[in-house]
Amino acid sequence: MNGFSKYYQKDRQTRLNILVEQQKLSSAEVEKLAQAELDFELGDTMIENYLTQYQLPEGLALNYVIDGKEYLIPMVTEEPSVIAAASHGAQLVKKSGGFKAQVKERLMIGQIVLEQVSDAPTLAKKIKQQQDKLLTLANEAHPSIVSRGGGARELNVRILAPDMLSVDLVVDVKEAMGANMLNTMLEACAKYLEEELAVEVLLSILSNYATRCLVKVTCELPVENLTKGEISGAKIAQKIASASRLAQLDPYRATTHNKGIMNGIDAVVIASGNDWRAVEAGAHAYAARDEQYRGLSTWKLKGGKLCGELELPLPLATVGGSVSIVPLVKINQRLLELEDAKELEKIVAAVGLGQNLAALYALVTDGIQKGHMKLQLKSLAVSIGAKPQEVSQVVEKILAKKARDSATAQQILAEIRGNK
Ligand SMILES: CC(C)(COP(=O)([O-])OP(=O)([O-])OC[C@H]1O[C@@H](n2cnc3c(N)ncnc32)[C@H](O)[C@@H]1OP(=O)([O-])[O-])[C@@H](O)C(=O)NCCC(=O)NCCSC(=O)C[C@@](C)(O)CC(=O)[O-]
Ligand SMILES: NC(=O)C1=CN([C@@H]2O[C@H](COP(=O)(O)OP(=O)(O)OC[C@H]3O[C@@H](n4cnc5c(N)ncnc54)[C@H](OP(=O)(O)O)[C@@H]3O)[C@@H](O)[C@H]2O)C=CC1
Repeated sequence: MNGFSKYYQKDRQTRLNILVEQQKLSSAEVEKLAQAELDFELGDTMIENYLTQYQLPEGLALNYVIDGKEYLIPMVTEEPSVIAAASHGAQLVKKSGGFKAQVKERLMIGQIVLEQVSDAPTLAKKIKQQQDKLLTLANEAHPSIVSRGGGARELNVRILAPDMLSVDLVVDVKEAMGANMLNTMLEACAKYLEEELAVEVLLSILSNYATRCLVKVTCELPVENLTKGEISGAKIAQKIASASRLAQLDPYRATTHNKGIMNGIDAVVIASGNDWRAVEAGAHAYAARDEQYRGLSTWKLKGGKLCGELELPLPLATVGGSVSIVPLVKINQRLLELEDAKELEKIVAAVGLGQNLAALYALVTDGIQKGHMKLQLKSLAVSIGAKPQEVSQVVEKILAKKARDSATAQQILAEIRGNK
């Protein structure tokens, strides 16, 4: 595109000017972009071709009791009703004693993939025999993680095809997510393999399928705690268990079920400064681990209790990446009263399960529209130009009319303004 050559080498003001010169935006629009900025130096250091800082709202989820500790949980999301639902799910669980969470190990896996292999089983054996040497090389490539008590722990070889194998390095990354440190270690080992064994390296990179970094969260709710008005808790529990079964049977439903879980997970992952694409990729791969994509959580009825369970990979960090540089992340860590990355994983998983419970509870009782749309209507009111002081009036009138389209909303706004 004309005018955008070496855009990244220009300063920010020049980049903005080019948008006006090329008639992509008006001066007023460019001014708005610049005004949205909070911290030029931070933004310009974090990404490339920087223009401004795009903002998302942050709110607090309440009622989370995990292993006996109550948390205030910052969530960053653009979607109405997510935080209300997260708090609602957690409230139901809190009444029944809270969530229990478990992190068995916190190891990351990286791959060196070899191609054009002629005798894969023999090569796999040869590489496995060099495990100690390769672990030492990996640790020498990133010695600071060893002094922090972490480092390379295992080396495994998987034959992917007769001519392709994956050398998997398993690393204790301590409080980091570990992508960069692992990639450094992998490239050092790959170089050694190329030189010593004359193999053809295809690529070396961390795997986002973090199956050695799993967190499990559970909860048990006596069915009577689920009662809603005239509908018995037993009936609601039975329907939630059926909805869970459905998400194990049908990938169309499983995807939506998991989207509901990720509503909560992503929001806390973003608030904690972590890489949500990594978490999303790992979570969905885990959902398909036994060759059919399934719901990540299950809800089962056992002895008068509704028992929920969610297990997924959550490679989260309390240091490194943007965690260490975004000031709001530090504040969010303080709100969470966070001790370490394992605790963060437990919190995020609990929010996933709480969020899921609230969505299923709504789906099998009132339906999603009642609670969700009530909160979504605020966005509709803003989108048709309602001022902050007009929003609640517009929402009330839309609810009364039971017509949720923008034309009706505009008509209502005009009526409100006409009445003044
Ligand atoms: C929206 C609610 C919570 C209303 O539910 P309700 O029963 O009307 O709520 P309530 O007035 O009885 O309040 C219960 C608790 O919810 C919280 N709460 C209630 N309202 C608010 C609010 N305004 N702001 C903050 N928190 C709120 C709050 O903790 C409150 O307790 P209290 O403090 O009053 O003792 C409920 O209908 C719900 O949980 N719905 C699910 C909404 C949802 O999942 N939204 C995500 C978007 S839909 C989607 O993307 C996913 C989905 C649904 O497709 C996934 C799937 O299919 O599985
Ligand atoms: N496929 C993927 O998901 C990929 C992701 N990424 C990105 O990589 C980033 C994450 O990589 P990561 O290596 O974690 O981040 P960093 O490169 O920021 O490294 C983390 C650093 O934090 C320091 N540190 C301080 N205290 C501790 C502690 N207690 N435990 C561990 N480390 C500590 C260490 O450096 P020192 O010891 O020297 O102080 C460590 O190297 C994210 O931004 C991610 O988006 C990058 C490539 C691929």
